[in-house]
Amino acid sequence: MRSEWHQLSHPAVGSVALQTSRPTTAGSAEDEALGLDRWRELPRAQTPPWADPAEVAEVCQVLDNVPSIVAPYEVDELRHRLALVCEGKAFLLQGGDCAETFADNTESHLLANARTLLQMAVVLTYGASLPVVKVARVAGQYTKPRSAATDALGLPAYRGDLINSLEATEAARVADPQRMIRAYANSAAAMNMLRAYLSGGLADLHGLHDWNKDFVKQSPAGERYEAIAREIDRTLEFIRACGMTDNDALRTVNLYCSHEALALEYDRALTRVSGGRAYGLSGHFLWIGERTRQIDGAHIDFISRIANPIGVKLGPGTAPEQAVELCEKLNPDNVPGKLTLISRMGNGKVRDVLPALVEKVTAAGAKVVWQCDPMHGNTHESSNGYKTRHFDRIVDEVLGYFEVHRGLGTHPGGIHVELTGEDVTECLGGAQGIADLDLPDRYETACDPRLNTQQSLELAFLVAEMLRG
Ligand SMILES: O=C[C@H](O)[C@H](O)COP(=O)(O)O
Ligand SMILES: C=C(OP(=O)(O)O)C(=O)O
Repeated sequence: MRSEWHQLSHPAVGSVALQTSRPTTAGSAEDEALGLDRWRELPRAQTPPWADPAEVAEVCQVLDNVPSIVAPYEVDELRHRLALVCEGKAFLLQGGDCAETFADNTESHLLANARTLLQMAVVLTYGASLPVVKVARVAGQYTKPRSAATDALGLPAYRGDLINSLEATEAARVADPQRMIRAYANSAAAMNMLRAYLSGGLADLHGLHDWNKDFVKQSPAGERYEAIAREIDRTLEFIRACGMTDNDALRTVNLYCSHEALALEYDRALTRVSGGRAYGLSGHFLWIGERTRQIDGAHIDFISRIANPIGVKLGPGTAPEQAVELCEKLNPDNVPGKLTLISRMGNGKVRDVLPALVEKVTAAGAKVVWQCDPMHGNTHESSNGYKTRHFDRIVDEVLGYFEVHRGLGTHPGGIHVELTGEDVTECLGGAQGIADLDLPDRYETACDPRLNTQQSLELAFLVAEMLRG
């Protein structure tokens, strides 16, 4: 994932000893002291309908001993970087598939998504002159919370490839614990590939033009991107001409992985204790969704016990007091960078609901990263029956979020979007003017509609303007 993967020191985290984290065995005295299994006794929403608890336990025993997906020092490093976001000195860009699938966990898909995120990051960094912390929804985003237990056909709902299959048959929808092993293997392979490509030149700023895929190049956003890339080329030539040497920062990036901590069995089994602290090593950044953020529930309890930087989604029904309670529970030591509050209000509500939350959390002195997810509050059904989102509403929610934070003097710290590097037709609008009737052309998501590459870039340009403004 980063060229410094084998280095033993980093400016952000100081000296890093090679971690000797050991697998935790559920029930050990250390785990008990850390309360890592307390969640099992608590009310839990969105529990995967596993049929056989013994099989779940067997699978978890396997996962308890495998090499983790990420390392504790990387997790700490991300928390340090997010501290800069918390202080208003950086911006958090998080994005990727709504639901990763085993079938789409291919080299080309992973690279396309990574390139899109990198392109957005360049636009934001260049446009707003702010460092951008890059976090992908990848290598673990295999579970989905659902509004209903059954789908339109009356079949058990698809809950993500880690739990059951998208295939529309009764048998395929049975929750299968063995899928956790496949999710782990796919996540490990994805991280392995991304680390190799990112440290091997994929993220090299000297190759910016290669990130622009053909289907984007001719678009307005693609052309604007090319213009930035040309200016960066000139800057790099200038640096060389002045006799200054390139450094690693121009050739590699840190791209962290994240997913929703929904199937707690999986995230718990990949938790390791290192230096007396528990790390959820199924990903660098884990978040709790809108449907599972009950303050006394299993998900909040589990995530409160790990050292990772974590996030919580806050929908329009969130009371300001609840937001403060979450801060107290999830970040009792008020560590900057530890907690990200991800508002997902919908464009019609963000200007009304978000101010009271920000005011109350700020008045409580809680140090948080404020991030906007403009996707999940803006979903509707198209006239021809597709679950979709309109680009204009997405942009308007981000705009509202910026207005609220600017008005209150807080830092609009980041965005969290569902996107793909493919040329899909899942969200409406954008410069391509995707309309209801275009949706069937390439509607490929396993769950919610994602921005395609052009729409993602367009959004990045607009956000860069908002950040400058
Ligand atoms: O991605 C978020 C949720 O899993 C998703 O929006 C829920 O979708 P549903 O309302 O179709 O179940
Ligand atoms: C399910 C998600 O979001 P939310 O919890 O905000 O609905 C998600 O981000 O995948």
